[in-house]
Amino acid sequence: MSPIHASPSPAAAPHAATAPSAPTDALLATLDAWTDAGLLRQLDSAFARFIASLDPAAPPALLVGAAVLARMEGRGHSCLPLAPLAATDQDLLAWPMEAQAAIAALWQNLPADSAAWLAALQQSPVVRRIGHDPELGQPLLVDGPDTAPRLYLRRYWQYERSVAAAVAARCAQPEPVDEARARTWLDRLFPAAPGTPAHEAAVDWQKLACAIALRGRLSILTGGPGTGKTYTAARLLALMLATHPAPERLRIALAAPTGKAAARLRQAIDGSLQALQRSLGGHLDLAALTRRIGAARTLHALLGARPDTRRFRHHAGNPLDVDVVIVDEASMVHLEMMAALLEALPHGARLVLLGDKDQLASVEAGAVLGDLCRDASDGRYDAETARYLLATTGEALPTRYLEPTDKAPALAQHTVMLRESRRFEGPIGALAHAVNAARDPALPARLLREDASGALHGVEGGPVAAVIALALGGRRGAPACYRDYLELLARGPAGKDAEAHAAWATAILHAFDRFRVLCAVREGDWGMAGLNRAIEHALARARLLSPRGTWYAGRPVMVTRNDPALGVFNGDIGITLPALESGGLRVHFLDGEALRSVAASRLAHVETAFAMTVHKSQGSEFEHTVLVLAAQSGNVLVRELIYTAITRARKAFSLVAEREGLLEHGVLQATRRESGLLDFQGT
Ligand SMILES: Nc1ncnc2c1ncn2[C@@H]1O[C@H](COP(=O)(O)OP(=O)(O)OP(=O)(O)O)[C@@H](O)[C@H]1O
Repeated sequence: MSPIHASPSPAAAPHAATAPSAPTDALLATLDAWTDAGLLRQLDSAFARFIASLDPAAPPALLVGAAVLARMEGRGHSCLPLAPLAATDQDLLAWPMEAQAAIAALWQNLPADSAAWLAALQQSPVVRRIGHDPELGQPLLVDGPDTAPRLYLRRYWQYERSVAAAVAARCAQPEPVDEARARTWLDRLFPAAPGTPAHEAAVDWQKLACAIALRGRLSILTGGPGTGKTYTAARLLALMLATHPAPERLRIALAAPTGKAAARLRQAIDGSLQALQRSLGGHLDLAALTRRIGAARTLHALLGARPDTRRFRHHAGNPLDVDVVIVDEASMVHLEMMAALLEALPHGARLVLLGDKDQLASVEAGAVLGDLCRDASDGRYDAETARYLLATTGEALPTRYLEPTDKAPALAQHTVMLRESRRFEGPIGALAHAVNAARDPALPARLLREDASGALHGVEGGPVAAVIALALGGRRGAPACYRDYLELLARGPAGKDAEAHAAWATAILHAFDRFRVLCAVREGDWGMAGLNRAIEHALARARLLSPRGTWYAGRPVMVTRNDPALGVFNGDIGITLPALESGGLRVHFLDGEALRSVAASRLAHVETAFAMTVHKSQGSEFEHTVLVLAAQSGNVLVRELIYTAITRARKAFSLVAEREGLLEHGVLQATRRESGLLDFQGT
């Protein structure tokens, strides 16, 4: 960051009646200086300039508010609350210590509290106060009560309002359920463990989740890794089939934000339905159900993404042709996508969101699943929900999950949190839990230090070469590394025909997926870019790779932009291999077990994927996961990031941190995403 000096305040600039734009010019110059200093992006100061062009008499508060709002949106917030803005709340604004003098100098001449900010903003015709001003296409909006107003960019206000309205409408009235029939099927689908008297059995949240989802046009099923979200979703589909008046017409769609997550969802659902068929015998034809579920698709593909436009083929005027949509990895769904999904759903269709509310939110603005799951842990079920659950499942909700007042939120009646992990136990589970709970911030580092099982390993205080060593050779207790797939690459296909080539490519992709380096940041030696270069270089030195030019056999890549025409989507990971016939290079991708390839030269938007950001790793799991923490991680290093990285590890987790104490520091920082989603009436 270049040094920033407290520039003359705009209000202090001489006010000449003949040059009314002088204070505005001074303020815009200040915002430009902030951009040069790295406090704002070009986009942010340009937005303030745009607002000034629309309203030459814009008060300073409006221009500063516009620039900060644009910056906030870039950091994933959907709005800017005025109270913390007035108080220069550092947790919210996240500006460095060096900038404090400049901030104080500017803020001295801005309104002192949120009421005064509100009054200043309301003077301008470019700001619409919801509930007061008519709709005139204003680019900025203020919503929320006078005591806690929030400033929005028009687009985000519309998304948020439309998601809130759709959620409220979908939760307003439960759908009618034949409770006796539901009970019969739920008892079949979730038989009590033999020999356990009913009153002693722990609450079967999976069974409750199915009952809840059966009566809702929206349901949310949250839980950590391995808590059985997909297992439950498969049983829910069986339940819907069993209780539907015309089961042969039930149309089901599976989707996820990335292709990989979508493929995993389909595989897990298919596997669960097959196992379930064996236990149900002839009671239900689940094979027919499996055949009728379309391929799991990315949300982009489901909604019909079109090149060069934000609009999808499906929307309110051309809704999806479905009765049930199950979306996995819903924590990655950003506000704009959720708004598009809800808009494209037919009125009577059911939406089931599966996800881990504690994972990182989407890169783009919004933390929709986190917001919607605000009450998931507490339950807050009302008496009617408790009665319905008892009738349909035989389970009595423990009182601590009941709302004692008459203020039970409608959304809570449609939300279930799964609390018991079936797969994710042992040292990795304990580490993830310690990070998430954050009760003892030093505990995660201690667990890494003291683990004797080989599942966990931690190096704090560098060097970066420790990451390279793990990538090349793994470690004791965690042998998976990049050598695995490169040895397969060197061996070549077992035969010359297409089948042998496909088997070889598939084995390479699976082997590559056993290991991954995850980074908190993109830039620098400890970031994704530097580590990709260093790992590529080290693999070449070890003669495991021969990188020549941009494209070479063995180069793993991640797609960074959707290209529906090529069938590749943001986040897809592929490996470059010699083509079967032409001798050229093709990038091979796996969708579940289906292999496909694209000529390398046609892929314009990709980056090397030896190291990737934790954000992009969501929806994937690796046998051995290495998390790299850079000292300069800024406010990216938060608890949710560390938790997400740990829960990507199936058998072994390694941490390499540039500096001692980074892990503890990260555990203490929780993400804060401003949004008004739950403040809109009805949610
Ligand atoms: N009630 C249950 N009885 C037996 N096995 C179960 C039960 N619930 C889940 N499992 C098993 O536990 C494992 C994890 O379940 P599942 O994959 O559904 O979890 P998940 O929450 O979807 O995980 P992730 O977040 O990683 O996608 C699976 O092997 C599943 O078959």
